[in-house]
Amino acid sequence: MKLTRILFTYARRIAAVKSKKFVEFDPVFERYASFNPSPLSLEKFMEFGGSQNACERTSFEFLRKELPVRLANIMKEINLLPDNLLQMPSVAMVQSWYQLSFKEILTYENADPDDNEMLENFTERLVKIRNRHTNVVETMAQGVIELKDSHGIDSNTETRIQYFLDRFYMSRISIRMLINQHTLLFGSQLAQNNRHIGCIDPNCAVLDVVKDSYENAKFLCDQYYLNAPEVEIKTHNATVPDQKEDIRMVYVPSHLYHILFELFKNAMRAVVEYHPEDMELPKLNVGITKGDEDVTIKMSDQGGGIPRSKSDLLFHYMYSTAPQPMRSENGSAPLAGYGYGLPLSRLYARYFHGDLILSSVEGFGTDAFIYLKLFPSEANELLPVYNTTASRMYHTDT
Ligand SMILES: O=C(O)CCCOc1c(F)cc(-c2c(C(=O)NCc3ccc(C(=O)O)cc3)noc2-c2cc(Cl)c(O)cc2O)cc1F
Repeated sequence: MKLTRILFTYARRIAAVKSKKFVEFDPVFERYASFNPSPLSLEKFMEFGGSQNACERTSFEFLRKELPVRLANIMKEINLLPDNLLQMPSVAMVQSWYQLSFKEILTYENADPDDNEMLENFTERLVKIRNRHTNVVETMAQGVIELKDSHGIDSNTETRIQYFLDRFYMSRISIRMLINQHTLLFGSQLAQNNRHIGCIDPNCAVLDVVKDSYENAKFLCDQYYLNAPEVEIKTHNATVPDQKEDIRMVYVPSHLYHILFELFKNAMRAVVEYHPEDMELPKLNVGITKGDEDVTIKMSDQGGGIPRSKSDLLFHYMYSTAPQPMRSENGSAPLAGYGYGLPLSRLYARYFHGDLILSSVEGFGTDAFIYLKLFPSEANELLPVYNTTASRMYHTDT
């Protein structure tokens, strides 16, 4: 019996190496993949970095376990992708980046947390890992295009790829959040805004981020279409109606900016293309409301809307009504990219248990709602967990 088991395991290892899943049968990898990721709330992130002498040792001891757990959990799902996708050069490259980064972090598994030189080296290693993974989104998108061009993608495969990419990019957002917090708090970079805790602004002025993202989207729109809609922004503090102060909350400004910039680009594109002859375009309306639980940002446009039958497609990777992006004669970039903007924006909104919802009226225009958790204690990371339910999603022939 023992010999049979040895031969079987050996055969599985050979098969795994051939299918580039060799890391799958590494007992250390399996151990880390067996742990569930530990979600942190914005409140917890602030505790990590809030005290005057934020504790680098505590952060290191958390990350040297949590980062390989999160990497291993999503690597288990990468390993479950269809072989013809895994064999695409770009996907194989992304998989190799994850395997290398997983192994590099494991070298700190038994390091001495009181060794300051080691702590410095760990932070530098995190920067190198973050840089290695900079182009993961584009590279995965290229891998899907390679599969579409070489094998075609049926609806069943598309559904699995959509399921995987939502989880894969959410995992990536969370891993980069952990790395950014540690490197900003303890790295050698110049101290950023001293009010911020890492990339978190404890008093994020929502109106400022709305204005900033609008101006930048308008600049691109003007460049490409030589026209852009104006905007009217209203704020409403439902908890303290007479309060004239800005609506502020604990949030990651760069995440909110990413969401708003994408929505403004889409709204502007729809309005300009729906009113091709009008120099006077209907303005965009933005409402910022602070309630008892939520901060809600509503963006309304009169861009003609999109049929209900098509609106879900906007959240599909690689869907876009725009032809593949081309630069105009003056080299200005189109507002439309490869269609990843909206699905990624929804992931950023959902990352701290918020959401992004579209409500379109065909023939008139579209309302986009960004829901954010007001209380940092409720703004918990939403993390994909590798388990039998997830695994089944990659096997069912629906
Ligand atoms: O490619 C990228 O990266 C950006 C990807 C995204 O590119 C789009 C884009 F910016 C704007 C629209 C669009 C249209 C449209 O285009 N309506 C015309 C049509 C009518 C019928 C059909 C149809 O039958 O299929 C499709 C479109 N109407 O409302 C919106 C609209 C969409 C969003 Cl997400 C938003 O926040 C605000 C909006 O006003 C669609 C996009 F897809």
